[in-house]
Amino acid sequence: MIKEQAAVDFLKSQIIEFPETAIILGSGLGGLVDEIDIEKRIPYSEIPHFPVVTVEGHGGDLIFGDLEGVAVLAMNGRFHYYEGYDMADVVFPLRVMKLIGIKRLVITNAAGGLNEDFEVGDLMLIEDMISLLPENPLRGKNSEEFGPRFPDMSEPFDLDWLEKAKSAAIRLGVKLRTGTYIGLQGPKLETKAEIRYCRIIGGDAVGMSTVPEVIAVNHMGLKVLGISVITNESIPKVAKEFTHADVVATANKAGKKLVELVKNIL
Ligand SMILES: O=P(O)(O)O[C@@H]1C[C@H](O)[C@@H](CO)O1
Ligand SMILES: Nc1nc2[nH]cnc2c(=O)[nH]1
Repeated sequence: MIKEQAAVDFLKSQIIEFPETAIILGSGLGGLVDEIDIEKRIPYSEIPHFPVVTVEGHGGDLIFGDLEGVAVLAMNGRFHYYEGYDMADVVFPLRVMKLIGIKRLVITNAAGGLNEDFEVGDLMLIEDMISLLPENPLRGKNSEEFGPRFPDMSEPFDLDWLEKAKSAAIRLGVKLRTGTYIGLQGPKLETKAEIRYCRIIGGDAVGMSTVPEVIAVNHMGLKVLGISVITNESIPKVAKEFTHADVVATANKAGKKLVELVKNIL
């Protein structure tokens, strides 16, 4: 809490009025920043205790501005557990967001498709999630200021927002899949047997982020919506090696649909 407060104090010295809506931009999805009428861009390196981005395709700044008439905070680049960060670091920005008054959050990510019906470039609305990470951000002494010891996670994603997202997709003619996201530690990709396992337990997409963030914001009572860009097939139909560069390129391309969708939802 002390570290978060130092970051909040710094942000308060930079920003007069904070927005209530935030967006986390996943791998290759920084293009959404171009749609924001930017009022202030603050590099993570200037914010006390903020971690450092180490992944290609992720920016490294907080962007305050206006997206189609809605005041937003965009987190341009996120932190992953596989980078070596503690869970507390991974969700540090979200706790700072709570303290500056963010009420709702759209989380985006790049993910591998498990569902055989999905195609590369599809968007998937995350209706539920499974954590296969080795720990979660609530382990340890509970911070009562943030939320309860045992937060309910039976509806991790806001039902009203899910319905709005589906209607927005119909209005825009954007194909929007729905499904369950499985969060894994990474950074290794899945073996064929792990992919079969993930499918059998109910996953539609796999990735290496989002789950800790959703747990932290559910703990703090923020409303959350999650959207994955399916950047690759977990088991490619035609032999193809996974590269992060392909993930970023596909996310960049599909990001245009995502931007339209997010603007419409907000
Ligand atoms: O931050 P996201 O979940 O979009 O990033 C995904 C998971 C890995 O960081 C990376 C793999 O290419 O993309
Ligand atoms: N674990 C995992 N993360 C990803 N991020 C983007 N694609 C993938 C994938 O296939 N597997």
